[in-house]
Amino acid sequence: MPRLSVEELELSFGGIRALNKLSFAVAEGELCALVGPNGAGKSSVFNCITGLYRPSAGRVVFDGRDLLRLPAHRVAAQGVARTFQNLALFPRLTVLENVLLGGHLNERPGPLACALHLPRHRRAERALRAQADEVLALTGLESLAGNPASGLPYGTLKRVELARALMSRPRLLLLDEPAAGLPHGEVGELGDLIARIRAELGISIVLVEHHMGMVMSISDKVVVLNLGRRICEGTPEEVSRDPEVIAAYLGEAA
Ligand SMILES: Nc1ncnc2c1ncn2[C@@H]1O[C@H](COP(=O)(O)OP(=O)(O)OP(=O)(O)O)[C@@H](O)[C@H]1O
Repeated sequence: MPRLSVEELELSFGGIRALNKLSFAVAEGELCALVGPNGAGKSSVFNCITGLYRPSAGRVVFDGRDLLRLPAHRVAAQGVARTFQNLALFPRLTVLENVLLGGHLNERPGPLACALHLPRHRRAERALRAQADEVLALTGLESLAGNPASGLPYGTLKRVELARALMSRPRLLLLDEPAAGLPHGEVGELGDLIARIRAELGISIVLVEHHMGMVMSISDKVVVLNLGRRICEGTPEEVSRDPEVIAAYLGEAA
């Protein structure tokens, strides 16, 4: 059984068919890239998986459960984490504090235990801190833990966002154009980090990315969309040889 199965999704905005019977699957521990020209429907797929958009037909099955039956706020609790194209960090908080914010979902001892500083609350805090230390080490941010987020370089903030997403211990990580806006020289480093996260944590990743160098070097599988339809799926080598993919990308900066 695949970890994530997107089945025949249909989504329209007025006369625009954003998703047209779109299907693809992601196995456990697989890194699947979703690529396609602007307006192909990539963000719409993420918005359907996370419950922000409601497709008119189709299913999104994650570990056997249909996510479309859940309200958006319950999707994350199933083990789905997402990063956004635009950074959503708190500039005045430190790197560690920003990262810790991603963890409260799993470790919730209840308001009374928190207010009274009961042992259960202290244990939960210690576990969360230990987890944050692990995540900071994995993302290479240990030495910056005490720095305020404001003023850190953009590439570092992208890593903080990634670290925060990992704090919920997701089984599925959705990355929305993580390399957008990065200086060219830092794209390879970010790609290495994403590949390391997949290898060390064994989580499934769906990567939406225009930077084809990164996509081709770290993905197991590439799903190519155009006008809401899947036009090709295969290994990076297979899709890069496909005539329909080449036609869809003609004139696109790849
Ligand atoms: N909230 C919305 N309201 C109206 N139209 C929308 C909305 N969201 C997406 N669309 C339309 O749906 C289509 C798919 O858009 P989507 O943002 O999913 O594409 P994309 O592949 O993520 O593009 P990009 O690479 O530019 O981010 C486009 O025609 C877009 O204009």
